[in-house]
Amino acid sequence: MARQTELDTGLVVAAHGRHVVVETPEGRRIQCHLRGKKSECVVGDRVRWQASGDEGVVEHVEPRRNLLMRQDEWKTKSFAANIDQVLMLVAGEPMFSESQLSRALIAAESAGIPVRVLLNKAELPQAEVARERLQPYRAMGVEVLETSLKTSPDASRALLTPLLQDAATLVLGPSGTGKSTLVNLMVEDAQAQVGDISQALNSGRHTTTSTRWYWLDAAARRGALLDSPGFQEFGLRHIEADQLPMLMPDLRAHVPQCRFYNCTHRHEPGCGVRAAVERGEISASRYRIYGEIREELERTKW
Ligand SMILES: Nc1nc2c(ncn2[C@@H]2O[C@H](COP(=O)(O)OP(=O)(O)OP(=O)(O)O)[C@@H](O)[C@H]2O)c(=O)[nH]1
Ligand SMILES: [Zn+2]
Repeated sequence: MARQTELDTGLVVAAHGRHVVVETPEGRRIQCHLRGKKSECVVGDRVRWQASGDEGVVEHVEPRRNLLMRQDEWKTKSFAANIDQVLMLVAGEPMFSESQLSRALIAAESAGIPVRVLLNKAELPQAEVARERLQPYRAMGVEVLETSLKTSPDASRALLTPLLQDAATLVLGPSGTGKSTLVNLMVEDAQAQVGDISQALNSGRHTTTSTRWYWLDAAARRGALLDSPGFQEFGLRHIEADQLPMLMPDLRAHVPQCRFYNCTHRHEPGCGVRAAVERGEISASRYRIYGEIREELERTKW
């Protein structure tokens, strides 16, 4: 293996199994293969690589600042590494799932990544119900922004630009909430940037199945949106059941009141969390979601 100092540096802007697209500091995009069976690359990774003909080989993945992932019974999926924030898109039409929102928040909390929630399609009457469902999240300190990306693009851009321009932001959200609309609004040459990735991979066929990196300002290579594919399941099997309450700020606030240090907050007497649910300080739906996830995490792992 070449000494690391002799290798080129690069940023992973797309990853498909053993194939990744690495962007050089000059902005060139090159298809690379991974060295060794064990190595794994995700979008956002900083790597050292070596040219090999028209392509390259990733020799080394730099240590990650963070990694956002989900893990269900059968597979582990990494969304991205080294990100500054998550922007979670939700809407009233289709109505977002509180369970999915909570899971994304828990995964991000466990990875140490801040999250902002964006309620899009705010002009629709259905947004009112979504707004109400988001109230417990606002109350526990989650910042919730509102946009109408399609009907008020200029106002949306003005709101989002200062929040996005200097950060690497991973966009999450269910299908149909406006992720593509967001990318097309904020990234001038989004189609060209996708084209570069497809060209580097010699095919367009994978490009919708994994996270993609878009520079907000491709010339300055400043600020990026990472568009992730929609997902059905958001498994949290990588999280320890005992840690779960500590990753839910509304529950965490009441844990010190529990009589038992190892309280599971389900049936123990003198539970501060359940008392808070009864007083209405923790929403019933959040407590139900906690129970569902906890049960999932305690089920035998295969
Ligand atoms: N009413 C309304 N519709 C919007 C708004 N933003 C986006 N849409 C529409 O919602 C639909 C879904 O938007 P997309 O941007 O394709 O959503 P997506 O999240 O990328 O969905 P997938 O491509 O399925 O993952 C499109 O028909 C958009 O035109 C909005 O602010 N208000
Ligand atoms: Zn308790």
